[in-house]
Amino acid sequence: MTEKWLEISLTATAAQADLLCGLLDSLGCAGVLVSERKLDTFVVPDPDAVEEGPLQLRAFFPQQPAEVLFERLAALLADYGALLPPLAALAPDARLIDGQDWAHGWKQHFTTLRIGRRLLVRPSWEAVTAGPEDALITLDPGMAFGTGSHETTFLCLEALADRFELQPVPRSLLDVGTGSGILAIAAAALGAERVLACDIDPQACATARDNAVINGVQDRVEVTAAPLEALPAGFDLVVANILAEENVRLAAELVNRLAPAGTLILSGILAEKQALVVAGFEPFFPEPPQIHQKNEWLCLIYARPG
Ligand SMILES: C[S@@+](CC[C@H](N)C(=O)[O-])C[C@H]1O[C@@H](n2cnc3c(N)ncnc32)[C@H](O)[C@@H]1O
Repeated sequence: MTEKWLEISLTATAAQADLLCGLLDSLGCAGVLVSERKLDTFVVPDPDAVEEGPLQLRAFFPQQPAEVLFERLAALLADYGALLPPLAALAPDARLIDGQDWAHGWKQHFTTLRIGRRLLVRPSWEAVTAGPEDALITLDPGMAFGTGSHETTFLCLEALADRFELQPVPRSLLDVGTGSGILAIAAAALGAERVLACDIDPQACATARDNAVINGVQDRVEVTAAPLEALPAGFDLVVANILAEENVRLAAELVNRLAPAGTLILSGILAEKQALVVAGFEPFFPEPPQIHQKNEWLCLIYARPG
C-alpha cells in the first residue's frame, strides 16, 4: 500500500516563517518547503534583508486527521499572542499525498546532463552506464553553486568539453570561483593532469574538496582559498564563472595565469554586460572572443597567442 502523508499549507510573512516552522516541527512535522525563497549565488545575500511578500509554507506530517492537527496548531498560535496571527489568518489548507511526492519530488529537476561528446554530469541517485570514452562526474545540488543546471555552469562545461576535443589536449586548468568544484572536477575527468581551484568562500572550498574525493580526482584537483593574485601561472585553461564586474576587475590577473596558446573561459556574464567585459579584456587579446549564449547568460572564450 502507498504510504500517505498529510500536507498542510499555510501563508505567512517572512518574519513569521521561522517561528511557524518551529511550531510545526514541535507538532511532528517531517519537513517544510518554503516556496518563495530564492537562492542565487551570483547575488551575494544580504543577511539583514527582509524578504518581501507572503511565503507559502508546505509542511508534511505522517497521515493523521487534519482537524486534530489544526486544533493543536491553533492552541500553540494562541500562546504566541502578537508574534503570530490566529490560524484562520494563515489560510490553512490540508490534503493527503503519496510519500514519494514530497520526499523525492524535487529530484526530478536534477537529471543527468550530457555535455559535448564525452562529459556526463549525474546526480548521485541516478544510475548511468557510461561509455568507454565518457567522462562521468557525480554532483549533487548542495550548498555551493554548480550542478550544471545553471546556464553559466553549462556554458563553461560546454566550452571545457570542446577544448578537450582539440589538439593539443589541455593538461592544466585554473578554476577561479570553483563553487561546488564542478568545472575543476569535469576538467580532471576529461583528462587534465593538474587542476587548481580557488574560491573566496571557505564553505565552497570544503564542498569542492569533498566533491573531488567523491569523484576520485582529489590527487589532481587542489582547492585553495588563496586569492587569485597569490596563485601560480602557466595554465593551458583558465575558467572564471564569476560576475562580469569581477571578471573585469581581475582581467590582468586572469590573463597572466594563462600559458602561451592558452584559453580563457569567462562566464557569469549577463548579455547586457557584454560590452563591459569585451572592453575590459580588449587590451590583452589581439582577437575578439568567441561568444556563446544560453538564455540571458554569456560565455566569452579568448585565445592567447602561442
Ligand atoms: C557562480 S559561482 C560558480 C561556481 C562554479 N564554478 C560553476 O561554474 O558553477 C561563483 C563562485 O565564485 C566565487 N567567487 C566570487 N568572486 C571570486 C573571486 N574574486 N575569487 C575567487 N572566487 C570568487 C563565489 O564564492 C562562488 O562560489
